[in-house]
Amino acid sequence: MSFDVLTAEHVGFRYADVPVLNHVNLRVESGSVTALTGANGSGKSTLLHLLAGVAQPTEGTIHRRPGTRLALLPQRTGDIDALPLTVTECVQIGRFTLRRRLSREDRTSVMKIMQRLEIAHLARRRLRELSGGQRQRTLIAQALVQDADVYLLDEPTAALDTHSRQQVHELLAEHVATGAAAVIASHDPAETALAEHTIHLER
Ligand SMILES: Nc1ncnc2c1ncn2[C@@H]1O[C@H](COP(=O)(O)OP(=O)(O)OP(=O)(O)O)[C@@H](O)[C@H]1O
Repeated sequence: MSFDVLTAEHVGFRYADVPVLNHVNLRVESGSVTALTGANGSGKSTLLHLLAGVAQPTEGTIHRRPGTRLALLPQRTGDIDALPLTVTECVQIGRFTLRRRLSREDRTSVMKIMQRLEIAHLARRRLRELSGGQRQRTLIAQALVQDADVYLLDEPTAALDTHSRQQVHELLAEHVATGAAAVIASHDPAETALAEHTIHLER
């Protein structure tokens, strides 16, 4: 049985005095995929940040089912390149908690997802030494290795070739089959076709 994990009611957001979102309503159900579409600058990234709690709406409310675990793959991640992280360390961040060290299972999950996304051979490379697609697959691995109830993904596969795109979609489908929800901002009709629901933002 599905249930609401995340809802937005009459949500508005403005950067200083510039309104970006107005009266956005959405309901995200467990085990479902929601696509966020709209032209460049229509507010998709902003809405994902609000849903993730990275920013607060200036109007309306966002409700998260208590205990909901969120995983966010942001679109702009340039700051990460400045850190001297290897690919493995970057993916491991997805399993970090403040409570305990990484377990054997965490390490196995990290290894498995790196193999699935074909970045295992890059394990010791620094992020800044990767191609755009390799780097993106590393960040996707960091997001999808998390045991989340909702995956908020900002144009996850925009920089990827067809094969890698398919791998990401397969991984995502596996998460959704076990009851997780996904909200995906995308300009790719093949990707938005994976979703049961589409929220189209007008500028
Ligand atoms: N930090 C910021 N300060 C001021 N304005 C911002 C900021 N970030 C985004 N904006 C503006 O907010 C609007 C929405 O941006 P947002 O990145 O959410 O759009 P988007 O739909 O994700 O675009 P794209 O398809 O290009 O990724 C744009 O007009 C953008 O210029």
